[in-house]
Amino acid sequence: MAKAYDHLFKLLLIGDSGVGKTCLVIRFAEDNFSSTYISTIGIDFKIRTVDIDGKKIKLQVWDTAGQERFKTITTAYYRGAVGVPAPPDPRSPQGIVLVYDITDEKSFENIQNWMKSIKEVGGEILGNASAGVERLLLGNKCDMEGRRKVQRDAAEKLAKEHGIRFFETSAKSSENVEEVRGGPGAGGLHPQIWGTLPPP
Ligand SMILES: Nc1nc2c(ncn2[C@@H]2O[C@H](COP(=O)(O)OP(=O)(O)OP(=O)(O)O)[C@@H](O)[C@H]2O)c(=O)[nH]1
Repeated sequence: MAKAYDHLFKLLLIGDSGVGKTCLVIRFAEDNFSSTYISTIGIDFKIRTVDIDGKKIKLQVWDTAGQERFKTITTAYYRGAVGVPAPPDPRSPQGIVLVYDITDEKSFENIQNWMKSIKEVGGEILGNASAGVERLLLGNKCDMEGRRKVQRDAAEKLAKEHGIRFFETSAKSSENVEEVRGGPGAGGLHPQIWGTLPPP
């Protein structure tokens, strides 16, 4: 039987409750948006297969609950998955996307805590924070410019300090969603997908 895909690429989205992680996952996977808010319970995932250079790349996007009461479940998930050295363990997310809401200062302050929790979990396993795991910082809901509380340069500074890339996105208007998914050179996720592909 023909293989359904050539490569599997896993992404894990973390961030406070309500910042738009589920909406981003739906936008990535189904190119759709809903304004109804149903809080994620525990963990959920969506799959999308993209075609890059004739290769089928299966993107498995894991959406975690931001609510504190689910923290044990979500942490337990990436405890078993973060920091597995290359070649990546099949359970390992190869990318962690940290999401905050540009209209919610607290969600931005908490990014530091989310970063810390990745480090703690990764550190326990490897002694090295996020080895083998690519991270990306997203400031979501950038369609709500009038209600902005988090300035772009503050987020750029934070991303620089942690050596990770940063985008402002909108799951609602799709702004920068393609850039995040982007092609080679776009600075988004695909370069890592490209990085996992064997040379032609
Ligand atoms: N204006 C605007 N609203 C958004 C955007 N993304 C999400 N929302 C809204 O924000 C609310 C929360 O979105 P979710 O995607 O469910 O948030 P979440 O981060 O998955 O929340 P938890 O599951 O509780 O962790 C919903 O009402 C969405 O419609 C966006 O880019 N722009």
